Parts: sequence; C-alpha cells; structure tokens
Amino acid sequence: MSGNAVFIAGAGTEIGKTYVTAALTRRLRGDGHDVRTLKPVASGVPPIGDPDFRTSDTAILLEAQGLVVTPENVAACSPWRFSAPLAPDLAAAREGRTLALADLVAWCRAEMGATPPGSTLLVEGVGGLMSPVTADHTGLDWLKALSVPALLVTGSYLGAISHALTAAETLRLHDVPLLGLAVCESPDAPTPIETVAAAIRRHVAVPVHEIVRGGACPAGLARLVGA
Ligand SMILES: Nc1ncnc2c1ncn2[C@@H]1O[C@H](COP(=O)(O)OP(=O)(O)OP(=O)(O)O)[C@@H](O)[C@H]1O
Ligand SMILES: C[C@H](N)[C@H](N)CCCCCC(=O)O
Ligand SMILES: [Mg+2]
Repeated sequence: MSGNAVFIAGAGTEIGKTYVTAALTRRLRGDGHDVRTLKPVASGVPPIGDPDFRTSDTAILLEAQGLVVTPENVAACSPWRFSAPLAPDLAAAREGRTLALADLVAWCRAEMGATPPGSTLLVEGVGGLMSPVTADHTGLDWLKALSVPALLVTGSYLGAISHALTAAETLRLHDVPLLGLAVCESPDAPTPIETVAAAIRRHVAVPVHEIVRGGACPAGLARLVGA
C-alpha cells in the first residue's frame, strides 16, 4: 500500500496553482506531515543556471520542501522542463522534443508507488485542466490516467466563477473525485474573494477555501489534502 496522492489542477493558467501547492506543502510540513511535491511537466522554465530559475514553479516547490536547487533535485521534481512559456506540447516542439503521455503517467505512478503510507504526494498539473500536455492529450487525460483525486485551484478575477464551475463540472462528468476548491485571490479582482468563493459554493458540493494575497494555507485546506 502506498501514500496519499493529490493532483493540483487549475481552472486556468497563472491563477495560483504553484502558490497554493507551495503553501500547502509548507503547512503540511509545519504540521509534521511527510509531504513530497512534484511539478512533473513545466514550461516557461529557464536553465538552472539562469537567475530567473528561482521564480520557476520547480524552484518554488523545492524551496517549500526545504530542498536546495541542484540538478538532481530539479530533475527529481520536474523531469520534463521546457523553456518556452507555452503549452508543453508546443514548448517541447520548439526544442525538437516530444512528450508521451504513457511516459509521464508511468513516471508519476512510480512516484506514487514510492510514497510511503501516511505520506502525501502533491502533483501540480500544468496550465488549466484541459491545457494540452502532449500533442494528443490534455491535463484531464493525465489526471484520469493517474486515478487520483484533484484539488482545483481557481482565481477571483472576473470570469473565475465560470472557469471554476466549468472545470469542476468537467471533473464530475469524468468521474474524477474532487476534494475541494482553493480560490486564490487575483490581483485587481473587482469583487472581494469572499464573494467569489460564496458564488462557487452555491454550485458545488465540496469545500471551497480562500487564500488571500500573500496568505498562508488555511488549516481546513491542509486537512482536506493531508494524509
Ligand atoms: N495568493 C497569492 N498571493 C500572492 N501572490 C500570488 C497569489 N496567488 C498567486 N500569486 C502570484 O501570481 C503569479 C501566478 O501564480 P502561480 O505561479 O501560482 O500560478 P499557476 O497557476 O501555478 O501558473 P502555471 O499555470 O504557470 O503553473 C505568481 O507570481 C504567484 O506568486
Ligand atoms: C507558461 C504557463 N505559465 C504555463 N506553464 C503553461 C500554460 C499553458 C496553457 C495552454 C492553454 O490552455 O491555452
Ligand atoms: Mg504553476
């Protein structure tokens, strides 16, 4: 038997998946849980030696785990890294590379199998729920192939309610268990985050947590995800 794996899916891109995943990681570690956090496919990632690497999802997630940036740690967290800030299939093509869903799923399954009972494995997706990951498959295909529950991250920008509910409904139609939603406060949102979260709550049957700008992971969100 292996540990508890959770896929951090997004209602879109650049809405706070990494922020929430890092906050969750820190919170779980602070609460004494054993947690490992992965970003298997990352696009828009500069080379490790580039000063901007420190703002990459991989660097942020390593730091949240108390790990330093070394080539080994980076490869172990994010084996598929592409430099163009595009959907991974397009970013890979820019480098003359391809990514096969079967390889990605096999790698993730091995990580899940290596997660001890009582430990938590967090896997951040890439882009939005149905952003292409490979030439033929989306993030939803990847998530379904892993058979793990999802935590859905959304923003509070105008339009976020529909994006969140569309993603949640897609997960429901595809029988992907949804643990809950995290609404991450967007910059310059026209309504308070509470208003957005309340609107989403009226339409979903799972917990909806709020993370304000600069905020830490709420205890309830950590309880939802922790082993
Ligand atoms: N609650 C927050 N407080 C402060 N900054 C935030 C918050 N949520 C997100 N951000 C910032 O917004 C930007 C986008 O967030 P983040 O990188 O987490 O998005 P993402 O959904 O992971 O994007 P991607 O699709 O590239 O993986 C980052 O600079 C991040 O630090
Ligand atoms: C570069 C960006 N921050 C992400 N890494 C990739 C987002 C891909 C989105 C593709 C799409 O859904 O249109
Ligand atoms: Mg991210």
